[in-house]
Amino acid sequence: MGYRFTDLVDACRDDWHAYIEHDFVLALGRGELADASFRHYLKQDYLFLLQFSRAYALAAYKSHSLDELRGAFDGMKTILDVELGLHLAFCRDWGIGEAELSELPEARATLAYTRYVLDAGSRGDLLDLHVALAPCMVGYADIARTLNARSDTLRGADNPFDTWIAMYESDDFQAAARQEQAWLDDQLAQVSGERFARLSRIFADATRLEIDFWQMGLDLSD
Ligand SMILES: Cc1ncc(CN)c(N)n1
Repeated sequence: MGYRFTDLVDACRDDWHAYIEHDFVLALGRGELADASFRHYLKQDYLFLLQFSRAYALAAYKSHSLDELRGAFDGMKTILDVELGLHLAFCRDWGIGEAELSELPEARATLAYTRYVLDAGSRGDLLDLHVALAPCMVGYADIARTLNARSDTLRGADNPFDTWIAMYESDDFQAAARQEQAWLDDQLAQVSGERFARLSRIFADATRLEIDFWQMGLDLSD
């Protein structure tokens, strides 16, 4: 039987929901998230994205075809050109420059998640790596759509986090997530039940680490 990306989600449905509809996300959608939580999250996310760029470089290294190389390049480009731009703009408004950001210590949640993904990718093949990366890219695209579908989400200038939602609902980000999901659908169609079970473990672990990342923002933990 051929598997699909949605089978990975179905295999850890409760954790996926806890990630997509985490209290941090819902409070951000209502515009009610504490400023300190958003700042802590965003600064750590800057450090997170630097490590995830390295993971896409690893994906390029593990590629076997021009298409796979382009996929890795596109993933890294989305991080460097789309996401990090917004993070730097927020930090600039708070009076925090790139030099200060690069000196920040990584919180334990940042270390755990990013190093887990790099390890899963180093140990395994390109599919293991992409499965570890999927909650990040596909998950945030899902979060933006979920927020927009909720009646308690506040959009526009009255929500201080509106530009954050706007970035993840943007055509560029949604297209990158669709491309990632389509690649995973193609690959998963060919794997055995045993391989799928191992991949499901990686996907569920990365999803749990996403939950911890939101919680780190809420708790201001380091
Ligand atoms: C922790 C985390 N996960 C996912 C994303 C979306 N690339 C992000 N910016 N940060």
